Amino acid sequence: MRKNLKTTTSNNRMIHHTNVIALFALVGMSITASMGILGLFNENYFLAAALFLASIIYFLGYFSLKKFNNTNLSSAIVLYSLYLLMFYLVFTGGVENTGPLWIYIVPPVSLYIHGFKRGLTDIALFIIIIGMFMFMPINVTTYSIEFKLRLIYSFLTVTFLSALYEYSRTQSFKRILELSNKYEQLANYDPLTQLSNRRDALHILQREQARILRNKEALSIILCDVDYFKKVNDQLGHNAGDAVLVELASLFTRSIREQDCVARWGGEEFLFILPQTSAQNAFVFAEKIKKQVQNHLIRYENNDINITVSMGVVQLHSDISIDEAINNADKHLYQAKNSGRNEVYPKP
Ligand SMILES: Nc1nc2c(ncn2[C@@H]2O[C@H](COP(=O)(O)OP(=O)(O)OP(=O)(O)O)[C@@H](O)[C@H]2O)c(=O)[nH]1
Repeated sequence: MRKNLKTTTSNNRMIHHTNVIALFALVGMSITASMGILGLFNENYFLAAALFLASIIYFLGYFSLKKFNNTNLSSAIVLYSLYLLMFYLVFTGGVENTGPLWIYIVPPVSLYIHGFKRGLTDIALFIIIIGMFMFMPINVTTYSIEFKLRLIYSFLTVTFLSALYEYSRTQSFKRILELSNKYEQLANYDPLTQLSNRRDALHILQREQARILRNKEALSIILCDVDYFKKVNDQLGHNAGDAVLVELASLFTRSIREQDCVARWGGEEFLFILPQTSAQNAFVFAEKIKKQVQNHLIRYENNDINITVSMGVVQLHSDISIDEAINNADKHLYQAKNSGRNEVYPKP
């Protein structure tokens, strides 16, 4: 089993999220800058200054994302500057009291950035403060009662629809993540032992071989085959054979280091991939595994099953291909079988 198993789906999601925040910042920056220029033409200098300030803040949000790759900081800059700008527009009325029309941007952006629960909490706080701004005598502009009520009703409707959309988006994403994990599991893992299958092991080997070429590190493989496995099946049944494979997989997984991998190579054959390990050290490791298996009694339905394994060791080099290395390991395994089994070859 590859111990450092990671799914790429959540990484892709993170990249997508970062791109959307960058887009929010860019759109916010462009719109506030354009509205600021319009404000200058209309000689509404105070509004223009506020919009240019907001545009600079959005730029800072975008810049901090690109420079420091800190999505949380940029999200906070984008979101809280949006809230401040909205408070300002509702408080002052913007151009001829049209400022409040912009508050519909708040629900989708809040829900996207903070998710369903926190997004809704933020929006609730936002609407309470906006309500206070509009209904209390501190307001510097005047809106009719009908306008204020309809603004709040329509804002709540947009919030409800955005929350519904965000909820179904999150649910769909969870479902896709589950399916993607399931298919990854099916494509790369052996269903019986939960170890990497041959296909995944080959990918790992290719990646590790590329690394040894780059870093000039040692990399060894061990091909391990259960001795007289047919007897287990014949005498105790196929389920007993399966139980032996599962138990061995668990023993192997417990014995390897974090960076190692053990895969089910085929029927009763396992492949160990051992980065930063010379042939000599791989031999020592194989001997250790061999003894562990030999001393390990596998219990299956009141039967104690005694198992041994034979192993062939090979160190990979830049001048041999993966196929050649596996063929060589197979030859060594054959020697181990021929010399009576429960052996590791080649002897150092
Ligand atoms: N229970 C079970 N048996 C399997 C599985 N895959 C392969 N086998 C069996 O493994 C046995 C392998 O037998 P052989 O190739 O003759 O090897 P062996 O009996 O281990 O003998 P040596 O390898 O020469 O020591 C066959 O009986 C296969 O049916 C599996 O997933 N589950």
